[in-house]
Amino acid sequence: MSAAPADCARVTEEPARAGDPVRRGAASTVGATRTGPTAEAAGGADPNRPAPVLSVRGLSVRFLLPGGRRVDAVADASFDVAPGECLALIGESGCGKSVLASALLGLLPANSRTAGHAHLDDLDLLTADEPTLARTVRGRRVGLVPQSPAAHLTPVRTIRSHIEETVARLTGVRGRAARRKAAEQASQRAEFPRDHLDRHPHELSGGLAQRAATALALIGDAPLLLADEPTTGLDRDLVDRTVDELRRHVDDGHALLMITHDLAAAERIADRVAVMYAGRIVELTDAGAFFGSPGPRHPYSRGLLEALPERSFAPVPGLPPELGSLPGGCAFAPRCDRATDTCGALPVLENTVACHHPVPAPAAGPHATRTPEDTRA
Ligand SMILES: Nc1ncnc2c1ncn2[C@@H]1O[C@H](COP(=O)(O)OP(=O)(O)OP(=O)(O)O)[C@@H](O)[C@H]1O
Repeated sequence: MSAAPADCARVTEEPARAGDPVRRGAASTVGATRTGPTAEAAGGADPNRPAPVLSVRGLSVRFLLPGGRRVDAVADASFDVAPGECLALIGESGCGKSVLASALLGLLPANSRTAGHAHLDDLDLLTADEPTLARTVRGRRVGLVPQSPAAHLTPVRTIRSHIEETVARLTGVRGRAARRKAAEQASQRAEFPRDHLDRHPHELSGGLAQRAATALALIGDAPLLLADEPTTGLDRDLVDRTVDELRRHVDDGHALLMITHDLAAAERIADRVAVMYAGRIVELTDAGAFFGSPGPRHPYSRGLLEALPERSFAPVPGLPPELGSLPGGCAFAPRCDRATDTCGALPVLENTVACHHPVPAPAAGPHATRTPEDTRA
């Protein structure tokens, strides 16, 4: 996710109407040709889950480029994150994960247009003004572990200074000694070594900068934590410890939206998984079902899991499409061995998967009913 440069402007247009996936644009096609209810938007969510902290509906982000070109980086994304829950957002590089996070925090550049809704409790993050986002959202209501932590740290200030300033700004801790103690506690929590607190950002390894960013993100005790690749640059042992600390944070009742390439980390921490491909959420399901049984239903999700070293280690064949020139219909079809002519129509996320030919779920028992789709196994 990019930093929030001082000159970064955000353009958010009037709220979308039902059935209108775009706020502005001649072709009215942010979000492409067809939108439909997601499981959550359609009311398919578990009624026993607590009310979401974050509720995203039909979120689309388009970048307008010179020469009239455009890039639909996020298209019609809908999901919830509830207190005490971690949703892992996974997908190949460039599929739109960080743009989605930037949209939620009002950190998109001026050449972007958004559509849809993203409610943080009762506040629509897409229409909130910059002073509200700066004063009450970023840090206070949403903690952020940014993708490139070093870029978010001020080069001339030590890590201690960053942490103490954040403690002073976001907590009621007053007095130098108390602030110093709170800062050391915050750094310990993210396993940032105490004897590195007086170092400057450029003196830190990527892993240490990552730990400093996690320490800073947890200080405000925000109800929602948005962590964009929080384990990048950490060795496996520290990945596990960081993930366990984030999980404790979730178990304390916070909501976590974690963007990650690291499926092992996602498996360790997530309650639910959203898989993104070419700007769209193509699967949204329970982590237990995804990593265990029945496994992913979308052929792309299945390919991501199969690419893990402990599985077949075979990458998904082909390359992701350019978001500026997506094929019509299912964007994964050119790479998919299950594709048919039907895939020329855009599949809608229904139940847990947006696919015309999802991978069949294994039969639950000797009398389990098989759908016609299951016979394609
Ligand atoms: N300012 C911009 N102008 C035009 N296109 C942009 C801009 N920022 C991002 N994009 C496009 O949005 C796409 C999605 O980028 P994003 O950073 O969200 O990917 P990602 O899934 O987070 O990848 P990674 O895991 O590598 O960070 C990129 O492929 C890029 O083409």
